[in-house]
Amino acid sequence: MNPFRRAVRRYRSPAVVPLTERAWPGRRITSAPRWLSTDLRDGNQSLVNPMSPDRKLVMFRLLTEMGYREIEVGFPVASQDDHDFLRTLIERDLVPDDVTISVLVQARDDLIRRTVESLAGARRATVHLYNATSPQFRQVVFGMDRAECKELAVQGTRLFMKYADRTLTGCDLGFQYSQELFNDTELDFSLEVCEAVMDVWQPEAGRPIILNFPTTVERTTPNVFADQIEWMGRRLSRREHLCLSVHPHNDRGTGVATAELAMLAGAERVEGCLFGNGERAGNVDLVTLGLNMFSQGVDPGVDFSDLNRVRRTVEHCTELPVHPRHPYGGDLVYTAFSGSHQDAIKKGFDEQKRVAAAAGVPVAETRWEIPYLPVDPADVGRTYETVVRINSQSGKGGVAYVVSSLLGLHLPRDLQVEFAALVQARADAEGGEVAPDRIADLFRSEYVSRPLVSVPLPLPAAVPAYLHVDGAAFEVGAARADQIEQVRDRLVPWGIDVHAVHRTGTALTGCGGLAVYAELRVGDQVLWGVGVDADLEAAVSAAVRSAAARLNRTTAPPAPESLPLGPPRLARVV
Ligand SMILES: CC(=O)SCCNC(=O)CCNC(=O)[C@H](O)C(C)(C)COP(=O)(O)OP(=O)(O)OC[C@H]1O[C@@H](n2cnc3c(N)ncnc32)[C@H](O)[C@@H]1OP(=O)(O)O
Ligand SMILES: CC(C)C(=O)C(=O)O
Repeated sequence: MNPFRRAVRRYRSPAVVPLTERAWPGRRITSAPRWLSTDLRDGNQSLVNPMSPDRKLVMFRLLTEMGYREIEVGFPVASQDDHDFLRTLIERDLVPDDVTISVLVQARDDLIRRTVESLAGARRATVHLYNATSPQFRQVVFGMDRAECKELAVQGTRLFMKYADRTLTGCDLGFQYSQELFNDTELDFSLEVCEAVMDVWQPEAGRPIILNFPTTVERTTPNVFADQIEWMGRRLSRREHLCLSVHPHNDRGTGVATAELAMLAGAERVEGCLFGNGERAGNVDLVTLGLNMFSQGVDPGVDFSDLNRVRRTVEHCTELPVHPRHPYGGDLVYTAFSGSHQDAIKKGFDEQKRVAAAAGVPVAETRWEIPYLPVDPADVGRTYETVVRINSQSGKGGVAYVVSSLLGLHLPRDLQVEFAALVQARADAEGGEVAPDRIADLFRSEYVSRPLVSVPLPLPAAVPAYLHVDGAAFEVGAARADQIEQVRDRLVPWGIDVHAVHRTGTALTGCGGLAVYAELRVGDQVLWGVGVDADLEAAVSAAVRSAAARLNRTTAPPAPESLPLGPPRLARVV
């Protein structure tokens, strides 16, 4: 047997949580939890180069500016840098009034004493005590039975209280207890240890406790963790004085789902890191969690409006790149390369404009319903420039989107088809992406520049032509009938008989005037031309000459009498 397939026997599926009539599957997330950023602790302890105090300060400032109000700033007894950073925050009074810092410590006497001492002078802080409780850790790491493991937590809590009484009298001091490996611990034992810790701390009004439940190493589908949280939440005593917190990791790639299902199951507080930095496959990603809420109309209570800055700062502090596909923040997550996606996005934007105009409100106030884009890039500080990028997988919708964004020209559908074929040929020939400015250049050189110089028309005399001043007949002639007459007259010497004029449309801005699209049909050949001018007549002339010039270029000009002519059509003045 293949060794990999044989190896699967070494792994086990998790035990089922004994929970009936679970409530969480029927709930929705309707408000943000309390967030704790552990970027400076769990995030920091996983880095190749832990952050220096300077970098920690940059990260700390970012977190407070974004709106995080609980920040785990380090493990003060782990390193001089962690200790010094904490002291800097306290001594330079850098912690905003509404922010609570917290520090982590193991349940070891000397470490607890030094941790408490390192908080001297703090106005408000939380000490976060932990010990591992899973059977494996009890047996292999600590060599303890259940009672001894529980005693470690209880004794750690007593020591913390003893040292805090001595050292931190002026501090508004909170207490958090975590069971490392909670998700691998027998639920009845977890409950027993939490109750024993609470018996020591005695939570009451004004003296709450945070009980924090990690998936230290994520091992199960998120529903199992949700069951574990709901099971605990139903049984823990002193519920009104405790905050039920979760600390998901991402080993199976489901940290976000784990946090979200845990919230449904009763978690009131979530610990994580920006962009999912953290041990192994990371802590749960606070950016994704926050913006998942945002995208469902729930205020995350944290500001992601300049996500590029957040990303740059995190990359600077952690020295780790954010993946281009990272939800919400990655370089490519608002970009469609493939044709059908681009087509739908373009139609979505067109519809959005229509809806906004009909309602008489700015586009930014309409409901966000653009295909393939879960949030408006502008809401997180991104631009629309990269929403559509063109390569060999792209189609007419995408090409039209780029032309409209860069040149302000809204191409008629058939012209989109024609130009997209030219772009596709370029992409096939050169491989890779065709950059927007090259698309604009190609468009100009193909349709706009050349026709502006006079070219001989290969058209025979007296060919009937149709001039569509946009598509719909209901406004025929209307306001610009006089100009259309002038156009008609002007075209006669060219051998083009305009005998149908349709007009709708609005004048374009951004392209230097009116845009006219001329569709010239010569036999089975269809050629488009584009003219832009402040003057309608001049624009139409330019469009006609543009199309004719292209006919001139793409085929050797045949003798007029040999041309298999159908009626040339000049399409759309907008
Ligand atoms: C899941 C998490 O993220 S937990 C946080 C983990 N973060 C870190 O460990 C980063 C900071 N840690 C450190 O810098 C160091 O581990 C220190 C300074 C805290 C301690 O260093 P050292 O004293 O050299 O010990 P070391 O790290 O090897 O600790 C292991 C010892 O601590 C014990 N231990 C581990 N965790 C705990 C705990 N939560 N409570 C009590 N004892 C613990 C182990 O059983 C082991 O004991 P032993 O030496 O009797 O076998
Ligand atoms: C200390 C705890 C909260 C932890 O980091 C973990 O178990 O992952």
